[in-house]
Amino acid sequence: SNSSRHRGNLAPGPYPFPIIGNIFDLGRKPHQSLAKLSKTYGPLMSLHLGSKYTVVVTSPEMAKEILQKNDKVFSSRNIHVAAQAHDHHNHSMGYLPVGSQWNKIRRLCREQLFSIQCLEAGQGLRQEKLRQLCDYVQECCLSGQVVDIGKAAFTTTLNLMSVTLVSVDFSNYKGSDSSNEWEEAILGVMNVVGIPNFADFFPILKLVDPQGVKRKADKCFGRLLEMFEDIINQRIEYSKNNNSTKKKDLLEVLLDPTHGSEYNLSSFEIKHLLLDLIVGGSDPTATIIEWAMTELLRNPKIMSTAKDELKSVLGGNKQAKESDILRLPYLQAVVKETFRFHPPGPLLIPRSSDYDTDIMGYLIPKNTQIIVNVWAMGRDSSLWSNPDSFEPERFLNNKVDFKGRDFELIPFGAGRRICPGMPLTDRMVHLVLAYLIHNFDWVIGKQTEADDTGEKFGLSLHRAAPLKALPIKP
Ligand code: HEM
Repeated sequence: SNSSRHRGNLAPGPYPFPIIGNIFDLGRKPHQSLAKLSKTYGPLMSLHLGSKYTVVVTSPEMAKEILQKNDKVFSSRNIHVAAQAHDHHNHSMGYLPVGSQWNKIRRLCREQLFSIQCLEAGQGLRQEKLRQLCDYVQECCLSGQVVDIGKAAFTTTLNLMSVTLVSVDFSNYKGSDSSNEWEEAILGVMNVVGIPNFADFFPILKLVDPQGVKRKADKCFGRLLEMFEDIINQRIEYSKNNNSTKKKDLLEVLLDPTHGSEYNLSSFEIKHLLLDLIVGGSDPTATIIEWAMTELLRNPKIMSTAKDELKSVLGGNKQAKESDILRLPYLQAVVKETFRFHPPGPLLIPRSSDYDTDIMGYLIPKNTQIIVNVWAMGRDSSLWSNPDSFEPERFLNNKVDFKGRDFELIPFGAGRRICPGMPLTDRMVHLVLAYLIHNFDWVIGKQTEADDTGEKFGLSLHRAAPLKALPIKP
């Protein structure tokens, strides 16, 4: 509230211009501009983004205060305009406040998707999806065609998700972007959620919608939700006629009157859940694979160390099994180092404070937007030696992991709202990388291609130019 602002001592920050606040400080790469600003103002920094009071967190200590010690206050999401399309924020696991509905959906995902039993049971499916990636890369290898690594990884993870959820492949390796209705609808939602929207910072603009974000969001969310609704209706019809042959996917569990009633989700809620899982899962997983390959191609010595390890552990087997991952510590270190250096969500997903709180002597008022700059923490020289170079070795003989306990490395967030998909991503990323590294030598047209580590800010932090490389048989 306003009166509390006068009482308390707000965190330091740049001087806000009237009305506009610090919005122009953000620029096109907000994670980088914010990293620079917090060097001046410290690990808990105030920004007035239009009328949206925002606190930016840039140290492991502060992140722990916010995401763990005071997680009762800071577990709500900041609700932006695009997320309100079709009332999504009121039904979505990603946006609902912590409470009974959010708990119910999180529990459902924990029990029916990400439990150890579910993950073990899903291994065969992941091997099958990996085989489809293999076929595609083999074919490119034989015909001398480059592979767009991010795109191929996106197809793999998207299909894995879509088959797990509804038993349909949403993507194919060869189709052009526009030929695929699902991909187009999913990318549409991803883009509209990723655009920084001025109306989020100036409530008065919500009606004007100057960039048309609200209009676009209504259209894109509407289309994707409708496509899920069709799938749900088709399944209900199918089940009526095929009582005995049940599909083995999440949708079946949710619609099964004996099982589903435990969670009791309406088909309205189911389509919002499917949207969250599909949109939230595929892109960041593909992004981390693309960045890992980028760094391996830029650092031939690291690539050859990774290849040697795979050769000794997998030998003549082309595909790794999930039980092999434990025996691949160097590959694990490559993945951790990629999460440090290129976190797909550089600013996590903003939270919001539920009431006024004191953090290390500073007042954080109710409804403050909370941003955690994990990108900046990953490049902080007081936390990491040589933070600007890619050195997986730093994670050998070192217990630091990205599971939410070590606050210097939290690409999946932390606390009760940590990314629920982390255990699945963990398996996928190692399997796909192991396959790509173990079976091919990769050649890029120009060395500059791999060295181009320019970033594009959006829902995930992508390479500005996609990584394309030619697979050849070693
Ligand atoms: C490299 C891969 C991924 C990264 C870096 C990532 C990152 C994140 C982050 C930073 C958050 C916010 C956590 C917080 O507020 O503390 C989040 C939430 C979420 N993620 Fe992920 N994620 C990944 C993969 C996945 C996958 C595979 C799925 C689904 C299968 C998924 C589904 C979700 C959902 C539904 C939420 C919202 C949870 C909530 O608000 O309660 N993510 N993710």
